[in-house]
Amino acid sequence: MPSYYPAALVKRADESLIRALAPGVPMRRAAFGLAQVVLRELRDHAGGAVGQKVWLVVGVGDNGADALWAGAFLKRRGVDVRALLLNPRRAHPAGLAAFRRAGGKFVDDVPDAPAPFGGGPGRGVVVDGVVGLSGKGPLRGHAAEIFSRPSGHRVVAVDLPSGVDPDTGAVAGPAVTADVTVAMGVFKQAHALNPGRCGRLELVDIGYPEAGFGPLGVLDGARGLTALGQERLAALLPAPGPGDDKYTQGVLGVVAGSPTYPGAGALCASGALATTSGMVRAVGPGAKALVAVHPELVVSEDVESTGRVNAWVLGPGADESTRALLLRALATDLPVVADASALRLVPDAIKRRSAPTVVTPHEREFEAFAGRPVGADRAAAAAALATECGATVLLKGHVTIIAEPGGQVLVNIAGNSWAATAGSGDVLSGMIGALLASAAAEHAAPVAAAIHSRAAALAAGAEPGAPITASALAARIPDAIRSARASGLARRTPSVRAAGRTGDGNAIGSYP
Ligand SMILES: NC(=O)C1=CN([C@@H]2O[C@H](COP(=O)(O)OP(=O)(O)OC[C@H]3O[C@@H](n4cnc5c(N)ncnc54)[C@H](O)[C@@H]3O)[C@@H](O)[C@H]2O)[C@@H](O)CC1
Ligand SMILES: Nc1ncnc2c1ncn2[C@@H]1O[C@H](COP(=O)(O)OP(=O)(O)O)[C@@H](O)[C@H]1O
Repeated sequence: MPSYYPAALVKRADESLIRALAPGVPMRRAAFGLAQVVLRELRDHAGGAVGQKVWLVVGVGDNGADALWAGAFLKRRGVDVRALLLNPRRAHPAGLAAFRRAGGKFVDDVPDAPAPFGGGPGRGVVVDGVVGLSGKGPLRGHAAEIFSRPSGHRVVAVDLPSGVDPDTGAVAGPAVTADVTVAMGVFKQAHALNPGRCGRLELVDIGYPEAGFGPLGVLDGARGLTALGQERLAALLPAPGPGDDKYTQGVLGVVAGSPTYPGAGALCASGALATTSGMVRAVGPGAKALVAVHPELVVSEDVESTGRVNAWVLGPGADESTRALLLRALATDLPVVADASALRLVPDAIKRRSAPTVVTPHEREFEAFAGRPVGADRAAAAAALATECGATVLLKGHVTIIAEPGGQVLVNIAGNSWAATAGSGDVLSGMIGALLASAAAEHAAPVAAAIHSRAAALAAGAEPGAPITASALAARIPDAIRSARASGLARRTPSVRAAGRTGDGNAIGSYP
């Protein structure tokens, strides 16, 4: 089941939900959940709720209605709530009536907080109820003006930050940058694809059945974006058993590094070595330099003289002198990770392969390899290339997209940006290779991406963190694997239902 859904599907699911429950129930739950989050924001950032200010910026649809209903709840809790109706004549009639009944006031602007950066008195919450699931294009007019200036208030978005495309997360003009986004019912694709605009995610239970969507049907078998949950990640990480030796865990062959770029090869090897307790072979003109850095590597000259391998990593730091070697490895029927120079030197041979292949471009490499730019819809771009090439496409970035040739699309949300450093991609391709040679081959790319982000966070240290090198990231891979395995084990015995995102996109919300 996906973790993040496309808007059209959610709209249909919402309609089924309304039919299954009494009319108005999902929206009241949505509004109640939203109000709880706003109250928490006031307590945490304005020093309390009673008498504090909340401004609702209200559009014409159900998203604005959620804001108005929440405003009514908040008003009854003693909050000073004011609504700014972007189009007073078209505002949701029932929502408006509820807000009026509760004694809510109307305004035509949102004043800046007197102490924008200090919190405390004067700082309130602005609720973005401009548009949600039906949002198209950037913010316009007054809404654009309100949300384009830093007001100093906390911004809570209803369902989605307005101006952000619900399916692609793309922003083509003025858009809300939320501190918190309160997702209704299920997460939408933009929650995964644009975490920078969403801020912290909270999920409100609006009545979908907890264990899947069976009774509603609509979301069953749905396509969307999947995140590996903690438990799944832990279960997929390979570990040697009593019967294992260095060969049975998978042997990886690495064609990386060259006299021109020795460093990239060393980093790739460090990623591979830290991700498997089996064996890594270094092959080709760069191999001797790599063994000087990593004595664990087993070196050979070419593909033919290399002992058995179960998978190849090709490309980091490779130069023209490795072209023939790359082609020979690609001609085998073994799984291959093709990265960096391999994508540039031998693209056609990579595209022709029928054996399992993972390509790992960043955006510029994607453009050169695919012959077209990634564009605004990163997930669709990766999925289209995966189908075209019959390969797994791992499109790197803060949100890494992993598109499988069969159509499944996974996302890895880094959670921090410290991995944006030279050489960290080389470490990643080594990690994918090690897993591709192992029993975890089928899920090598998403598992490696998740561990890579975790290792970057560990290397950067406690908040607020500090810059890291790719070598430092590689050095924390064992800790990342250990902590992922440990938290997966802990999750098998959950004791409480959590409200809010758990970091793996599989959070459940609670409705008191
Ligand atoms: N129907 C229900 O029972 C539920 C609805 N929910 C809420 O309803 C929302 C969806 O509501 P709607 O489908 O009514 O639509 P929205 O409220 O998302 O959008 C309303 C209208 O705004 C206009 N619009 C689109 N883009 C715009 C832009 N950039 N600038 C200005 N106006 C724009 C369009 O005419 C659109 O139909 C969800 O996101 C969620 O917040 C939730 O409360 C869950 C339950
Ligand atoms: N802003 C970011 N936040 C988190 N991770 C990032 C960010 N930018 C890049 N990364 C990650 O860092 C790595 C960079 O890879 P790449 O661009 O190939 O670097 P190099 O070629 O120098 O090794 C990838 O794993 C990518 O997902």
